[in-house]
Amino acid sequence: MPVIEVEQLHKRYGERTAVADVSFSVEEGEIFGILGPNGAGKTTTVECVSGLRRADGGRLRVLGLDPIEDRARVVADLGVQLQHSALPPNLRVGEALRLFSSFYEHPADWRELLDVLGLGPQAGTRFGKLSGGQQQRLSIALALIGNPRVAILDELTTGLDPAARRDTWELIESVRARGVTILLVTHFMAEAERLCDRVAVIDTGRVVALDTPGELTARLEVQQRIRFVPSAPIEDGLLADLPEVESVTRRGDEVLVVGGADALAAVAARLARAGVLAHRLRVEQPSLDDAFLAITERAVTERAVTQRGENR
Ligand SMILES: Nc1ncnc2c1ncn2[C@@H]1O[C@H](COP(=O)(O)OP(=O)(O)OP(=O)(O)O)[C@@H](O)[C@H]1O
Repeated sequence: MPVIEVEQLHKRYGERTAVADVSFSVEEGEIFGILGPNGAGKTTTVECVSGLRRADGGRLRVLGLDPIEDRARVVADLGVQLQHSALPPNLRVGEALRLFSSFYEHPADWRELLDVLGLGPQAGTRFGKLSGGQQQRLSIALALIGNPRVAILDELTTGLDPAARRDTWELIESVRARGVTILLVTHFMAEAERLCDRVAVIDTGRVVALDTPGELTARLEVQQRIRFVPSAPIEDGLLADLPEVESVTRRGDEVLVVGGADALAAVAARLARAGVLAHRLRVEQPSLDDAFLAITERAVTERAVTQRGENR
């Protein structure tokens, strides 16, 4: 049974549709990412999943339970870290964790959690005196204090410097290693590529792609770009007539070959047969960034075409 099930979720704020039609499911032990441009409906989606907002349509289940109707049972197993967690500035770190742990029947050991999160020395520090990164870590600690089976993390590393971001990623991996299923909203492709087993790309309230980060990039029509300096002069035609190659251009000594996913193997084989070495070889592969842009741009174009059709 999936741990989180979202079927045709729909949510409006007055006249504005924030989530038009979102469906996905998250399996036990997965880190599932939700990616999308600003205002796509990501936060609204996870707020509905966590029972903080009532959906206007669709079906939601967390561990088989309705997040609103079965709220008391759901919160016992669900940890939520939201984008703007605010605590009273005078509350000390240790006090906050002790207070939050009292809400749960089987809380985690908050002192151990502080150490794991590198906040041990800050136990006596007031919330208002913590740095942005420390506040973020505290909000993660609060999401994990109830020993949840499922954690929802919204914009986990926004505002963190690269080193703190990497530390947080390691922390999330260790949380998952303990068997916690994680739903993660993120703006960072590198974060999704590093952490997520699968990713749903949401755009204007709809899922426009759902796959592993690797498959999302592999499906892309973005081409491989291969650059090298040949050890001996070669004719453009040597590579240009390969079916995998689209174009061959030169800048000074350097040759740039653009082609499909199999271009590198074909170029390497042809050069080897000609007895030519490829010096300073570089291959630019499409990244999840490229995939994200291609997917969301495609969604915008398709919507414009549909709307034009509807307006006729
Ligand atoms: N409380 C609210 N009242 C009215 N409209 C809202 C409210 N919260 C969000 N919206 C609107 O709903 C849409 C979806 O917002 P949401 O915050 O879910 O998107 P998001 O993908 O999380 O965006 P971001 O990446 O900027 O956080 C946006 O157009 C937003 O302006």
